Amino acid sequence: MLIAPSMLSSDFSKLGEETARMERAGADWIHLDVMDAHFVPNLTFGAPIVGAIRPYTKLPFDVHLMISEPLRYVDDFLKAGADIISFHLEAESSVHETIRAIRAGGAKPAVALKPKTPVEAVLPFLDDLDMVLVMTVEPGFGGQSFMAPMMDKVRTLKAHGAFVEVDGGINPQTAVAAKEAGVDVCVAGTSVFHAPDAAKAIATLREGKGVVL
Ligand SMILES: O=C(CO)[C@H](O)[C@H](O)COP(=O)(O)O
Ligand SMILES: [Fe+2]
Repeated sequence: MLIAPSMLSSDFSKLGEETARMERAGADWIHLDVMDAHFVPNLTFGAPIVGAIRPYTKLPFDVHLMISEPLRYVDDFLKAGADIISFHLEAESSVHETIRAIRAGGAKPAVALKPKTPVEAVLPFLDDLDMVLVMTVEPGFGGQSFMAPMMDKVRTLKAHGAFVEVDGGINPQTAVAAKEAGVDVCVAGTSVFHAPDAAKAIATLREGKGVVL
């Protein structure tokens, strides 16, 4: 599995350095959670911050848009250096138009699903997508508990040949369930940034074999 540390759990006073630290620790992608205090009840950062930390690493930027009107801001995130852009199926923008705008700008489009959204809702778009992001917590905050029933969605998506990322509550134990379900990319905030050794935490997640508690 690829591991994408979520900067939501990093020290925001030194985002650049924290990004470089994740690259040194063996991260595959950098996950950036954009929240607008409207689509979700929390507010984080926008494209100017993403652009400011872009020079600190060569790793792909995996931008997770938790905003009501993703299409309106796609160009800003493309200019800021996003490589993969996930937007929510439950947002207000046209799914087809948003996918088109992301791809036209040279990035990879992905659709994210909230826990209550049935997996069937994304199936009509799979041919146009590079990835599906299955939320394993309610979007909005880090540090929540993993929802194991979401692995049924992952299994359905894998049966359809999709590339699947999971986000929320991933730790060495829950990564075992993710790996068993066939997940391709795990996002992890708390379990990587709060670990005494980030490199060890990332390696353990990637292996998906858990740890003896
Ligand atoms: O999208 C998110 C929240 O909406 C975050 O990416 C996610 O919560 C990661 O944090 P943690 O690993 O601590 O659950
Ligand atoms: Fe996220």
